[in-house]
Amino acid sequence: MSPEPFGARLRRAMDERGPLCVGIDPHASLLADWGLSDDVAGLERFSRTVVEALAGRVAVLKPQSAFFERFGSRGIAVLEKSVEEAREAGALVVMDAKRGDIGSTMAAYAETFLGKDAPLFSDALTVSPYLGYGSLRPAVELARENGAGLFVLALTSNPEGGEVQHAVRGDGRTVGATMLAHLAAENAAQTPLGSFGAVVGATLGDLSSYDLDINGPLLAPGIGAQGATAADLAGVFGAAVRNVVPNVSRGVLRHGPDVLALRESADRFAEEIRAAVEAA
Ligand SMILES: O=c1ccn([C@@H]2O[C@H](COP(=O)(O)O)[C@@H](O)[C@H]2O)c(=O)[nH]1
Repeated sequence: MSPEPFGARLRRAMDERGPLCVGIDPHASLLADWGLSDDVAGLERFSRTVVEALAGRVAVLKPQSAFFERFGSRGIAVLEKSVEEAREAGALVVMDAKRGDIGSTMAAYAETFLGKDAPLFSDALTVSPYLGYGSLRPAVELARENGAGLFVLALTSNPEGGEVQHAVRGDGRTVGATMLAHLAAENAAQTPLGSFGAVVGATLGDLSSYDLDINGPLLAPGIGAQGATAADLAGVFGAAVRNVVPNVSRGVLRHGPDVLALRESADRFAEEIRAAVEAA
């Protein structure tokens, strides 16, 4: 029997738990604020605490791979364990590794994060399409096969992204709009939600010139530390707001290491997001 697609699993999780995605971003400064050492033991304690606090509560956890990779193989081992424990506790895991390469190498990245028996198997992976959307094909195919998903960087939350993503192509469309169109094609006829999402920053203001109706999830980083708020979501995403998965990392994590304080912070963001979506 083929596995249930990521889009269907995500829709259910969003309906049951609300759409909030909390990042697991063990910045060196956060480890220090939490009274932890900037080493593998500190990394492990940090990740364990976030998983214990939130994996049974929020729809999605998003480990930022860079903060684990910086400790080498032992950091990757912590990442593997965090993914496994988060999934066991009921959260969907979006691995934020932003991989992108020529197709033959992309196939190996896909095996790493989306291969059925891979130690880092995640429910979805962030990918960069800037070697050409077609270079992502091996990841799209493996994700489909294994009931996983992708989040493609379309309109990123950082101010530098616009020089690439807002650039206008020969056909008059922007690069970002072209990525959204590829995703809409990928998700055509998928119910209740396609598995191929876009990363679209919550920081970007009015996006009404973009067609965000891709029948897939829109992962929206930028709330909290980058300055966007839950109240901005309706203005940024318009009618697509129902498919938005808002991400907050430092905005929640700064309340650790106390498990209850982390939960209270996530609950506050979740409530603000619920109210904003309902009012839209
Ligand atoms: O456009 C993007 C894509 C990914 N990110 C990632 O999301 C989190 C945001 O962290 P905050 O602490 O809430 O700012 C982080 O892991 C980024 O690498 C993004 O911010 N923007």
